Amino acid sequence: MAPDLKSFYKTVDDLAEPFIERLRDAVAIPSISAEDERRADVVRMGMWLKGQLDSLGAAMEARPLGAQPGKEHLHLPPAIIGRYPAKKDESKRTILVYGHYDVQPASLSDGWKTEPFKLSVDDKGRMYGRGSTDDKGPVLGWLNVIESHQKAGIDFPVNLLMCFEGMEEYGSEGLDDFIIAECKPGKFFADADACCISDNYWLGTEKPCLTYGLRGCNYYSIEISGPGQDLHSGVFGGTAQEPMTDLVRVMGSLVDGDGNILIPGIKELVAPLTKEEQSLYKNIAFTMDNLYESLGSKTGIFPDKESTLMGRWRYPSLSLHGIEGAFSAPGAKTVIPAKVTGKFSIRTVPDMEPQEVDSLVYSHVDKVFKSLKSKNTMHCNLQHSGKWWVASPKHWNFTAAAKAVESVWGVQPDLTREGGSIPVTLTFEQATGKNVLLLPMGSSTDAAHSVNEKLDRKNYIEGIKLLGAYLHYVAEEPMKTS
Ligand SMILES: NCC(=O)N[C@@H](Cc1c[nH]cn1)C(=O)O
Ligand SMILES: [Zn+2]
Ligand SMILES: [Zn+2]
Repeated sequence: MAPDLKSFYKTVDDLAEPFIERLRDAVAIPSISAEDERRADVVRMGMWLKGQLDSLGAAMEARPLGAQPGKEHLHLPPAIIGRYPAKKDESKRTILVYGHYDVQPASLSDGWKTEPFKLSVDDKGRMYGRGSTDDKGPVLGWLNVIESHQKAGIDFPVNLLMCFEGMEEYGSEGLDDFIIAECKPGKFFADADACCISDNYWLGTEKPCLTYGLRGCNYYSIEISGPGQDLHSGVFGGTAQEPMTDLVRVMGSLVDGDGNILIPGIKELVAPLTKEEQSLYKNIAFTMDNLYESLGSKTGIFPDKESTLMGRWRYPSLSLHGIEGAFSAPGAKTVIPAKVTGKFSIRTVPDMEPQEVDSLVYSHVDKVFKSLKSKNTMHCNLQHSGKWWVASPKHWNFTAAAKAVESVWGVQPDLTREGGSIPVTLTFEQATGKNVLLLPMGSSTDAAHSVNEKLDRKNYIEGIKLLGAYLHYVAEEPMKTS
Protein backbone atom coordinates (compact mmCIF):
# COMPACT_ATOMS: atom_id res chain seq x y z
CA MET A 1 0.00 0.00 0.00
CA ALA A 2 1.25 3.51 -0.83
CA PRO A 3 2.61 5.26 2.32
CA ASP A 4 0.21 8.18 1.72
CA LEU A 5 -2.77 5.85 1.96
CA LYS A 6 -1.48 4.23 5.13
CA SER A 7 -1.24 7.54 6.91
CA PHE A 8 -4.57 8.69 5.41
CA TYR A 9 -6.33 5.56 6.77
CA LYS A 10 -4.81 6.07 10.21
CA THR A 11 -5.92 9.71 10.28
CA VAL A 12 -9.49 8.71 9.35
CA ASP A 13 -9.47 6.25 12.27
CA ASP A 14 -8.12 8.94 14.61
CA LEU A 15 -10.83 11.39 13.51
CA ALA A 16 -13.72 8.90 13.67
CA GLU A 17 -15.45 10.59 16.63
CA PRO A 18 -15.42 14.14 15.14
CA PHE A 19 -16.67 12.67 11.84
CA ILE A 20 -19.59 11.04 13.66
CA GLU A 21 -20.30 14.39 15.36
CA ARG A 22 -20.35 16.01 11.91
CA LEU A 23 -22.96 13.45 10.80
CA ARG A 24 -24.93 14.13 14.00
CA ASP A 25 -25.04 17.86 13.18
CA ALA A 26 -26.18 17.13 9.61
CA VAL A 27 -28.92 14.65 10.63
CA ALA A 28 -30.25 17.25 13.11
CA ILE A 29 -31.34 19.50 10.22
CA PRO A 30 -34.67 18.11 8.90
CA SER A 31 -34.02 18.93 5.24
CA ILE A 32 -37.14 17.27 3.80
CA SER A 33 -37.50 18.38 0.21
CA ALA A 34 -41.03 16.99 -0.25
CA GLU A 35 -42.54 19.15 2.53
CA ASP A 36 -43.01 22.81 1.59
CA GLU A 37 -42.95 23.93 5.23
CA ARG A 38 -39.46 22.40 5.59
CA ARG A 39 -37.98 24.37 2.69
CA ALA A 40 -36.17 26.75 5.08
CA ASP A 41 -34.52 23.71 6.71
CA VAL A 42 -33.40 22.36 3.33
CA VAL A 43 -31.79 25.74 2.57
CA ARG A 44 -30.26 25.81 6.09
CA MET A 45 -28.76 22.36 5.43
CA GLY A 46 -27.25 23.52 2.13
CA MET A 47 -25.73 26.59 3.78
CA TRP A 48 -24.39 24.46 6.67
CA LEU A 49 -22.70 22.20 4.14
CA LYS A 50 -21.22 25.19 2.32
CA GLY A 51 -20.00 26.59 5.67
CA GLN A 52 -18.25 23.32 6.53
CA LEU A 53 -16.52 23.24 3.16
CA ASP A 54 -15.64 26.96 3.37
CA SER A 55 -13.86 26.29 6.64
CA LEU A 56 -11.94 23.41 5.03
CA GLY A 57 -10.61 25.93 2.48
CA ALA A 58 -12.71 24.81 -0.52
CA ALA A 59 -13.93 27.49 -2.95
CA MET A 60 -17.70 27.16 -2.55
CA GLU A 61 -20.75 28.83 -4.08
CA ALA A 62 -24.47 28.56 -3.34
CA ARG A 63 -26.12 28.83 -6.75
CA PRO A 64 -29.83 29.73 -6.86
CA LEU A 65 -31.99 27.45 -9.02
CA GLY A 66 -35.04 29.72 -9.26
CA ALA A 67 -38.67 29.11 -8.38
CA GLN A 68 -40.09 25.62 -7.98
CA PRO A 69 -42.10 24.63 -11.07
CA GLY A 70 -45.81 24.49 -10.18
CA LYS A 71 -45.14 26.13 -6.78
CA GLU A 72 -43.78 29.51 -7.87
CA HIS A 73 -44.02 30.98 -4.33
CA LEU A 74 -41.26 28.54 -3.27
CA HIS A 75 -37.57 28.90 -4.17
CA LEU A 76 -35.70 25.73 -5.00
CA PRO A 77 -32.85 25.11 -2.55
CA PRO A 78 -29.46 26.16 -3.95
CA ALA A 79 -26.98 23.89 -5.67
CA ILE A 80 -23.90 23.92 -3.45
CA ILE A 81 -20.96 23.71 -5.81
CA GLY A 82 -17.26 24.07 -5.25
CA ARG A 83 -13.74 22.96 -5.86
CA TYR A 84 -10.93 21.72 -3.66
CA PRO A 85 -8.16 22.79 -3.63
CA ALA A 86 -9.54 26.28 -4.26
CA LYS A 87 -7.05 26.79 -7.09
CA LYS A 88 -6.87 24.20 -9.84
CA ASP A 89 -3.62 22.22 -10.09
CA GLU A 90 -3.18 21.75 -13.84
CA SER A 91 -0.94 18.71 -13.31
CA LYS A 92 -3.74 16.72 -11.65
CA ARG A 93 -6.84 14.93 -12.86
CA THR A 94 -10.23 16.51 -12.10
CA ILE A 95 -13.00 14.43 -10.53
CA LEU A 96 -16.58 15.67 -10.23
CA VAL A 97 -18.56 14.30 -7.29
CA TYR A 98 -22.30 14.62 -6.68
CA GLY A 99 -24.54 14.00 -3.68
CA HIS A 100 -27.73 15.34 -2.14
CA TYR A 101 -28.36 17.09 1.15
CA ASP A 102 -32.16 16.69 1.21
CA VAL A 103 -33.90 13.71 2.81
CA GLN A 104 -37.15 11.76 2.71
CA PRO A 105 -39.89 12.68 5.20
CA ALA A 106 -39.71 11.06 8.66
CA SER A 107 -41.58 11.28 11.94
CA LEU A 108 -41.57 9.27 15.15
CA SER A 109 -45.24 8.39 14.54
CA ASP A 110 -44.26 6.43 11.40
CA GLY A 111 -42.78 3.81 13.74
CA TRP A 112 -39.21 4.98 14.30
CA LYS A 113 -37.58 3.49 17.40
CA THR A 114 -35.63 6.73 17.99
CA GLU A 115 -36.10 10.40 17.02
CA PRO A 116 -35.41 10.46 13.25
CA PHE A 117 -33.55 13.78 13.35
CA LYS A 118 -31.34 12.87 16.30
CA LEU A 119 -28.46 10.53 15.47
CA SER A 120 -28.65 7.55 17.85
CA VAL A 121 -25.72 5.15 17.91
CA ASP A 122 -26.40 1.71 19.44
CA ASP A 123 -23.93 -0.75 20.96
CA LYS A 124 -23.44 -2.47 17.59
CA GLY A 125 -22.34 0.81 15.98
CA ARG A 126 -25.58 1.26 14.02
CA MET A 127 -26.09 5.00 13.58
CA TYR A 128 -29.83 5.65 13.21
CA GLY A 129 -31.18 8.87 11.75
CA ARG A 130 -32.95 10.15 8.63
CA GLY A 131 -30.36 10.87 5.94
CA SER A 132 -27.59 8.93 7.72
CA THR A 133 -27.11 6.67 4.69
CA ASP A 134 -29.18 8.59 2.09
CA ASP A 135 -27.25 10.75 1.48
CA LYS A 136 -25.72 12.80 4.29
CA GLY A 137 -23.18 10.15 5.38
CA PRO A 138 -21.72 9.75 1.87
CA VAL A 139 -21.77 13.53 1.21
CA LEU A 140 -19.90 14.16 4.46
CA GLY A 141 -17.53 11.38 3.36
CA TRP A 142 -16.03 13.81 0.82
CA LEU A 143 -15.59 16.54 3.48
CA ASN A 144 -13.96 14.04 5.82
CA VAL A 145 -11.58 12.95 3.05
CA ILE A 146 -10.46 16.58 2.64
CA GLU A 147 -10.02 17.08 6.39
CA SER A 148 -8.09 13.81 6.79
CA HIS A 149 -5.65 14.84 4.06
CA GLN A 150 -5.11 18.18 5.77
CA LYS A 151 -4.60 16.67 9.22
CA ALA A 152 -2.29 13.94 7.85
CA GLY A 153 -0.33 16.50 5.83
CA ILE A 154 -0.85 14.54 2.58
CA ASP A 155 -1.00 16.20 -0.81
CA PHE A 156 -4.56 16.07 -2.19
CA PRO A 157 -4.37 13.74 -5.22
CA VAL A 158 -6.90 15.36 -7.59
CA ASN A 159 -8.82 18.53 -8.30
CA LEU A 160 -12.19 17.80 -6.69
CA LEU A 161 -15.28 19.43 -8.18
CA MET A 162 -18.41 19.15 -6.02
CA CYS A 163 -22.12 19.41 -6.79
CA PHE A 164 -24.56 18.91 -3.91
CA GLU A 165 -28.29 19.38 -4.45
CA GLY A 166 -31.30 19.78 -2.17
CA MET A 167 -34.17 18.36 -4.29
CA GLU A 168 -33.04 14.83 -5.20
CA GLU A 169 -35.80 13.13 -3.24
CA TYR A 170 -38.30 15.25 -5.15
CA GLY A 171 -37.05 14.40 -8.64
CA SER A 172 -34.00 16.74 -8.77
CA GLU A 173 -36.13 19.67 -9.84
CA GLY A 174 -34.17 22.44 -11.51
CA LEU A 175 -30.84 20.63 -11.58
CA ASP A 176 -30.66 19.24 -15.12
CA ASP A 177 -30.53 22.63 -16.85
CA PHE A 178 -28.00 23.87 -14.29
CA ILE A 179 -25.67 20.89 -14.84
CA ILE A 180 -25.95 21.16 -18.62
CA ALA A 181 -25.11 24.90 -18.47
CA GLU A 182 -22.15 24.36 -16.08
CA CYS A 183 -20.63 21.63 -18.26
CA LYS A 184 -20.30 23.99 -21.24
CA PRO A 185 -16.74 25.08 -22.17
CA GLY A 186 -15.26 27.52 -19.64
CA LYS A 187 -17.95 26.83 -17.03
CA PHE A 188 -17.66 25.30 -13.54
CA PHE A 189 -17.79 21.57 -14.36
CA ALA A 190 -16.24 21.81 -17.83
CA ASP A 191 -12.90 20.23 -17.02
CA ALA A 192 -14.15 17.08 -15.23
CA ASP A 193 -12.27 13.94 -16.36
CA ALA A 194 -14.71 11.53 -14.67
CA CYS A 195 -17.62 11.60 -12.20
CA CYS A 196 -18.38 9.73 -9.00
CA ILE A 197 -21.66 9.49 -7.08
CA SER A 198 -21.99 7.87 -3.66
CA ASP A 199 -25.76 7.50 -3.19
CA ASN A 200 -26.65 3.82 -3.33
CA TYR A 201 -26.06 0.62 -1.35
CA TRP A 202 -24.33 -2.73 -1.31
CA LEU A 203 -26.46 -5.73 -2.24
CA GLY A 204 -25.85 -7.36 1.14
CA THR A 205 -23.98 -6.49 4.31
CA GLU A 206 -20.54 -7.99 3.63
CA LYS A 207 -19.50 -7.40 0.03
CA PRO A 208 -18.84 -3.93 -1.44
CA CYS A 209 -19.91 -3.21 -5.00
CA LEU A 210 -19.48 -0.75 -7.84
CA THR A 211 -22.67 0.14 -9.66
CA TYR A 212 -23.07 0.77 -13.38
CA GLY A 213 -26.84 0.93 -13.87
CA LEU A 214 -29.96 2.50 -12.39
CA ARG A 215 -33.65 2.22 -13.11
CA GLY A 216 -35.54 5.36 -14.09
CA CYS A 217 -38.66 6.59 -12.30
CA ASN A 218 -41.92 8.00 -13.69
CA TYR A 219 -44.02 9.23 -10.77
CA TYR A 220 -47.79 9.77 -11.25
CA SER A 221 -50.82 11.05 -9.39
CA ILE A 222 -54.49 10.20 -10.02
CA GLU A 223 -56.85 12.81 -8.57
CA ILE A 224 -60.54 11.91 -8.26
CA SER A 225 -63.07 14.42 -6.92
CA GLY A 226 -66.83 14.59 -6.64
CA PRO A 227 -68.67 16.05 -3.62
CA GLY A 228 -68.07 19.73 -2.72
CA GLN A 229 -66.73 18.74 0.71
CA ASP A 230 -66.10 15.67 2.88
CA LEU A 231 -69.39 13.95 3.79
CA HIS A 232 -70.95 11.98 6.67
CA SER A 233 -71.07 8.37 5.45
CA GLY A 234 -74.26 7.67 7.39
CA VAL A 235 -76.09 10.59 5.85
CA PHE A 236 -74.67 10.35 2.31
CA GLY A 237 -73.38 6.77 1.98
CA GLY A 238 -75.49 5.05 -0.67
CA THR A 239 -76.60 8.36 -2.20
CA ALA A 240 -73.36 9.84 -3.59
CA GLN A 241 -70.70 8.37 -5.87
CA GLU A 242 -67.53 8.12 -3.79
CA PRO A 243 -64.14 9.25 -5.18
CA MET A 244 -62.28 6.79 -2.95
CA THR A 245 -64.23 3.82 -4.36
CA ASP A 246 -63.33 4.86 -7.91
CA LEU A 247 -59.69 5.49 -7.00
CA VAL A 248 -59.19 2.12 -5.33
CA ARG A 249 -60.58 0.39 -8.42
CA VAL A 250 -58.37 2.39 -10.79
CA MET A 251 -55.27 1.83 -8.65
CA GLY A 252 -56.16 -1.86 -8.32
CA SER A 253 -56.02 -2.16 -12.11
CA LEU A 254 -52.36 -1.14 -12.34
CA VAL A 255 -50.46 -4.07 -10.83
CA ASP A 256 -51.09 -7.50 -9.33
CA GLY A 257 -49.80 -9.01 -6.11
CA ASP A 258 -46.81 -10.62 -7.84
CA GLY A 259 -45.66 -7.28 -9.18
CA ASN A 260 -46.90 -7.87 -12.75
CA ILE A 261 -47.69 -4.54 -14.36
CA LEU A 262 -51.21 -4.76 -15.80
CA ILE A 263 -50.97 -1.70 -18.07
CA PRO A 264 -51.10 -3.03 -21.66
CA GLY A 265 -47.97 -2.38 -23.71
CA ILE A 266 -45.50 -1.79 -20.84
CA LYS A 267 -43.84 -5.22 -21.00
CA GLU A 268 -43.29 -4.86 -24.74
CA LEU A 269 -41.06 -1.80 -24.18
CA VAL A 270 -38.47 -3.81 -22.21
CA ALA A 271 -35.22 -4.87 -23.92
CA PRO A 272 -35.05 -8.68 -24.25
CA LEU A 273 -32.73 -10.62 -21.95
CA THR A 274 -29.59 -11.82 -23.77
CA LYS A 275 -27.63 -15.01 -22.90
CA GLU A 276 -24.61 -12.86 -22.03
CA GLU A 277 -26.57 -10.75 -19.56
CA GLN A 278 -28.27 -13.79 -18.03
CA SER A 279 -24.88 -15.31 -17.20
CA LEU A 280 -23.86 -12.24 -15.14
CA TYR A 281 -26.39 -12.82 -12.38
CA LYS A 282 -25.19 -16.16 -11.05
CA ASN A 283 -21.78 -14.82 -9.97
CA ILE A 284 -23.13 -11.95 -7.91
CA ALA A 285 -22.63 -12.40 -4.16
CA PHE A 286 -26.27 -12.24 -3.13
CA THR A 287 -28.51 -14.76 -1.41
CA MET A 288 -32.20 -15.00 -0.69
CA ASP A 289 -31.25 -14.58 2.97
CA ASN A 290 -29.70 -11.20 2.09
CA LEU A 291 -33.06 -10.27 0.61
CA TYR A 292 -35.01 -11.50 3.62
CA GLU A 293 -32.67 -9.66 5.99
CA SER A 294 -33.16 -6.34 4.22
CA LEU A 295 -36.92 -6.94 3.73
CA GLY A 296 -37.28 -7.82 7.39
CA SER A 297 -39.52 -10.72 6.26
CA LYS A 298 -39.71 -13.65 3.82
CA THR A 299 -42.27 -11.98 1.57
CA GLY A 300 -40.15 -11.91 -1.60
CA ILE A 301 -41.91 -12.54 -4.93
CA PHE A 302 -39.38 -14.97 -6.44
CA PRO A 303 -37.84 -18.13 -4.92
CA ASP A 304 -34.37 -17.64 -6.45
CA LYS A 305 -31.61 -15.07 -6.51
CA GLU A 306 -31.38 -14.58 -10.31
CA SER A 307 -35.08 -13.73 -10.74
CA THR A 308 -34.94 -11.50 -7.67
CA LEU A 309 -31.95 -9.53 -9.00
CA MET A 310 -33.59 -9.23 -12.40
CA GLY A 311 -36.82 -8.08 -10.76
CA ARG A 312 -34.86 -5.34 -9.04
CA TRP A 313 -32.47 -4.26 -11.81
CA ARG A 314 -33.58 -5.13 -15.29
CA TYR A 315 -37.38 -5.32 -15.30
CA PRO A 316 -39.79 -2.48 -14.57
CA SER A 317 -41.87 -2.37 -11.39
CA LEU A 318 -44.98 -0.44 -10.40
CA SER A 319 -45.48 0.57 -6.76
CA LEU A 320 -48.55 2.11 -5.16
CA HIS A 321 -47.35 4.72 -2.64
CA GLY A 322 -50.36 6.23 -0.97
CA ILE A 323 -53.56 8.23 -1.14
CA GLU A 324 -53.60 11.92 -0.25
CA GLY A 325 -56.89 13.09 1.25
CA ALA A 326 -57.92 9.64 2.50
CA PHE A 327 -58.62 8.97 6.16
CA SER A 328 -55.48 7.35 7.56
CA ALA A 329 -55.39 8.06 11.28
CA PRO A 330 -56.13 5.50 14.01
CA GLY A 331 -59.78 5.18 15.01
CA ALA A 332 -62.91 4.85 12.91
CA LYS A 333 -63.83 8.19 11.35
CA THR A 334 -66.97 7.71 9.24
CA VAL A 335 -66.10 10.11 6.47
CA ILE A 336 -66.51 10.06 2.69
CA PRO A 337 -63.47 11.97 1.40
CA ALA A 338 -64.47 14.54 -1.25
CA LYS A 339 -61.19 14.47 -3.16
CA VAL A 340 -58.49 11.81 -3.10
CA THR A 341 -55.17 11.67 -4.93
CA GLY A 342 -53.49 8.32 -5.45
CA LYS A 343 -49.73 8.21 -5.98
CA PHE A 344 -47.82 5.53 -7.84
CA SER A 345 -44.57 5.21 -9.72
CA ILE A 346 -43.06 3.01 -12.39
CA ARG A 347 -39.36 2.14 -12.24
CA THR A 348 -38.24 2.05 -15.86
CA VAL A 349 -35.47 0.08 -17.60
CA PRO A 350 -33.84 -0.15 -21.05
CA ASP A 351 -35.46 0.45 -23.64
CA MET A 352 -38.47 2.18 -22.05
CA GLU A 353 -38.85 5.77 -23.24
CA PRO A 354 -40.48 7.85 -20.46
CA GLN A 355 -42.95 9.52 -22.88
CA GLU A 356 -44.11 6.16 -24.28
CA VAL A 357 -44.72 4.97 -20.71
CA ASP A 358 -46.75 8.14 -20.03
CA SER A 359 -49.02 7.55 -23.03
CA LEU A 360 -49.67 3.95 -22.03
CA VAL A 361 -50.42 4.97 -18.42
CA TYR A 362 -52.80 7.78 -19.40
CA SER A 363 -54.77 5.70 -21.88
CA HIS A 364 -55.07 2.75 -19.45
CA VAL A 365 -56.18 4.93 -16.52
CA ASP A 366 -58.68 6.79 -18.75
CA LYS A 367 -60.10 3.53 -20.07
CA VAL A 368 -60.51 2.00 -16.60
CA PHE A 369 -62.06 5.18 -15.16
CA LYS A 370 -64.50 5.45 -18.09
CA SER A 371 -65.50 1.81 -17.59
CA LEU A 372 -66.65 2.72 -14.05
CA LYS A 373 -69.24 5.10 -15.57
CA SER A 374 -68.66 7.40 -12.59
CA LYS A 375 -69.99 10.96 -12.34
CA ASN A 376 -66.82 11.96 -10.48
CA THR A 377 -63.92 13.78 -12.17
CA MET A 378 -60.50 12.18 -12.72
CA HIS A 379 -57.12 13.69 -13.66
CA CYS A 380 -53.96 11.63 -14.07
CA ASN A 381 -50.67 13.56 -14.09
CA LEU A 382 -46.95 12.87 -14.26
CA GLN A 383 -45.30 14.44 -11.20
CA HIS A 384 -41.71 13.85 -12.24
CA SER A 385 -39.66 11.62 -14.44
CA GLY A 386 -36.02 10.50 -14.55
CA LYS A 387 -34.57 8.16 -17.15
CA TRP A 388 -32.76 4.84 -16.53
CA TRP A 389 -28.98 4.70 -16.96
CA VAL A 390 -26.57 1.88 -17.85
CA ALA A 391 -22.82 2.55 -18.31
CA SER A 392 -19.67 0.62 -19.07
CA PRO A 393 -17.86 -0.70 -15.99
CA LYS A 394 -14.77 -1.36 -18.16
CA HIS A 395 -13.46 2.16 -17.69
CA TRP A 396 -10.40 3.41 -15.78
CA ASN A 397 -12.78 5.18 -13.39
CA PHE A 398 -14.17 1.76 -12.32
CA THR A 399 -10.70 0.16 -12.33
CA ALA A 400 -9.50 2.80 -9.84
CA ALA A 401 -12.55 2.27 -7.64
CA ALA A 402 -12.03 -1.52 -7.69
CA LYS A 403 -8.43 -1.00 -6.47
CA ALA A 404 -9.74 1.25 -3.69
CA VAL A 405 -12.25 -1.43 -2.60
CA GLU A 406 -9.48 -4.04 -2.50
CA SER A 407 -7.23 -1.72 -0.51
CA VAL A 408 -9.88 -0.82 2.09
CA TRP A 409 -12.05 -3.95 2.27
CA GLY A 410 -9.60 -6.61 1.04
CA VAL A 411 -12.01 -8.05 -1.58
CA GLN A 412 -12.87 -7.52 -5.22
CA PRO A 413 -16.16 -5.64 -5.57
CA ASP A 414 -19.22 -7.03 -7.31
CA LEU A 415 -20.38 -5.11 -10.35
CA THR A 416 -24.06 -4.34 -9.83
CA ARG A 417 -27.00 -2.45 -11.17
CA GLU A 418 -29.49 -0.79 -8.83
CA GLY A 419 -33.27 -0.73 -8.62
CA GLY A 420 -33.46 2.88 -7.41
CA SER A 421 -33.06 6.05 -9.41
CA ILE A 422 -30.64 8.97 -9.35
CA PRO A 423 -31.99 11.02 -12.23
CA VAL A 424 -28.96 13.30 -12.62
CA THR A 425 -26.56 10.40 -13.27
CA LEU A 426 -27.50 10.32 -16.94
CA THR A 427 -27.39 14.12 -17.08
CA PHE A 428 -23.82 14.14 -15.74
CA GLU A 429 -22.80 11.44 -18.22
CA GLN A 430 -24.31 13.25 -21.19
CA ALA A 431 -23.34 16.80 -20.20
CA THR A 432 -19.71 16.00 -19.29
CA GLY A 433 -19.30 13.26 -21.92
CA LYS A 434 -17.34 11.39 -19.22
CA ASN A 435 -17.74 8.12 -17.33
CA VAL A 436 -19.87 8.10 -14.18
CA LEU A 437 -19.21 5.62 -11.37
CA LEU A 438 -21.57 4.84 -8.50
CA LEU A 439 -19.52 4.04 -5.39
CA PRO A 440 -21.79 3.11 -2.47
CA MET A 441 -20.94 3.49 1.20
CA GLY A 442 -23.94 1.90 2.96
CA SER A 443 -25.31 -1.65 3.03
CA SER A 444 -28.57 -3.40 2.13
CA THR A 445 -29.91 -3.23 5.69
CA ASP A 446 -29.69 0.58 5.94
CA ALA A 447 -33.44 1.08 5.33
CA ALA A 448 -33.11 4.21 3.20
CA HIS A 449 -36.52 5.92 2.76
CA SER A 450 -37.93 3.70 5.49
CA VAL A 451 -38.29 3.87 9.27
CA ASN A 452 -35.10 3.42 11.31
CA GLU A 453 -32.75 4.43 8.49
CA LYS A 454 -29.18 3.87 9.63
CA LEU A 455 -25.57 3.79 8.55
CA ASP A 456 -23.17 1.40 10.25
CA ARG A 457 -20.21 3.12 11.87
CA LYS A 458 -17.91 0.68 10.05
CA ASN A 459 -19.39 1.52 6.65
CA TYR A 460 -19.09 5.26 7.39
CA ILE A 461 -15.47 5.17 8.55
CA GLU A 462 -14.25 2.58 6.00
CA GLY A 463 -16.40 4.40 3.42
CA ILE A 464 -14.44 7.61 4.04
CA LYS A 465 -11.24 5.63 3.46
CA LEU A 466 -12.80 4.17 0.29
CA LEU A 467 -13.67 7.58 -1.17
CA GLY A 468 -10.17 8.89 -0.36
CA ALA A 469 -8.42 5.78 -1.74
CA TYR A 470 -10.52 6.06 -4.92
CA LEU A 471 -9.20 9.61 -5.44
CA HIS A 472 -5.62 8.35 -5.02
CA TYR A 473 -6.05 5.45 -7.47
CA VAL A 474 -8.00 7.49 -10.00
CA ALA A 475 -5.18 10.02 -9.97
CA GLU A 476 -2.74 7.26 -11.00
CA GLU A 477 -4.88 5.41 -13.54
CA PRO A 478 -3.64 5.85 -17.11
CA MET A 479 -6.19 7.83 -19.13
CA LYS A 480 -7.73 5.49 -21.73
CA THR A 481 -10.74 6.20 -23.85
CA SER A 482 -12.91 3.14 -23.02
N1 LIG B 1 -30.60 7.28 -3.14
C1 LIG B 1 -31.22 7.57 -4.36
C2 LIG B 1 -32.71 7.67 -4.21
O1 LIG B 1 -33.24 7.35 -3.16
N2 LIG B 1 -33.37 8.15 -5.24
C3 LIG B 1 -34.79 8.32 -5.27
C4 LIG B 1 -35.05 9.29 -6.37
C5 LIG B 1 -36.48 9.59 -6.60
C6 LIG B 1 -37.16 9.30 -7.71
N3 LIG B 1 -38.39 9.81 -7.53
C7 LIG B 1 -38.42 10.34 -6.34
N4 LIG B 1 -37.24 10.25 -5.79
C8 LIG B 1 -35.48 6.98 -5.53
O2 LIG B 1 -36.62 6.85 -5.07
O3 LIG B 1 -34.91 6.11 -6.18
ZN1 LIG C 1 -30.16 9.33 -2.26
ZN1 LIG D 1 -33.30 8.57 -1.49
